[in-house]
Amino acid sequence: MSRTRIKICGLTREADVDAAVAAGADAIGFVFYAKSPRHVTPQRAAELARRLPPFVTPVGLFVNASEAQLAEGLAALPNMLVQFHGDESPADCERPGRPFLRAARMEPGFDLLDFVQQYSNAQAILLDAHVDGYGGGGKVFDWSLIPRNVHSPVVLSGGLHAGNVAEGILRVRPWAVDVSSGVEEAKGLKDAALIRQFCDAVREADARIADLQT
Ligand SMILES: O=C(O)c1ccccc1N[C@@H]1O[C@H](COP(=O)(O)O)[C@@H](O)[C@H]1O
Repeated sequence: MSRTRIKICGLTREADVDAAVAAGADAIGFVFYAKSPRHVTPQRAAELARRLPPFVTPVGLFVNASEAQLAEGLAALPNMLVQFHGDESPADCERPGRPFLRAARMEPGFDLLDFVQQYSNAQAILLDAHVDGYGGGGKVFDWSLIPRNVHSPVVLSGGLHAGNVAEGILRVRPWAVDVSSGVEEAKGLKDAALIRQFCDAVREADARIADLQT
């Protein structure tokens, strides 16, 4: 049975990291964007990441960071995957020489196939709604904007929660899903029950896909 990977983003507290791991998250995200209510310092992220067991990946989210900010984050978390969520060019994303995800801000008229070609060195393209503040807005975009022939692993995000993630997986068949607002009690504060329900809904969608394939 194929498994949709799960990233829980915007963690700021030990208990939330533990809840994500216990629910079966594959990756957890730390937001290094000062304007975000979920912002953590690299030192705080490193402290939180020490709780992760093997095979759960820390992801560092950056928005138009300076080279110094990027270097500080990368030094604090040497094994992290980088998520570029701003206006970074392909060269900006490739310069640090680290595996990276590139966020695409989906809206009508956006040429995703061209974007995927430009960022061909990304490990995956993360699809998010086009929102003010770059992301974390809890807004779902129109999934019919995603062309069928995207030749890159896709991470579906933007306004996902336990009530809509299964439909997103069945329609888009992404490599992974990413959630922040949909598992929160308040911005930056996760809710363990919502995380658990989200992960369970992903597993149920995977089981439905397996049924469809037999
Ligand atoms: O979480 C934030 O505050 C944030 C700020 C700037 C850019 C991206 C951000 N979060 C990412 O946005 C998407 C969608 O989040 P949501 O589930 O709709 O709240 C997700 O990839 C977060 O990692």
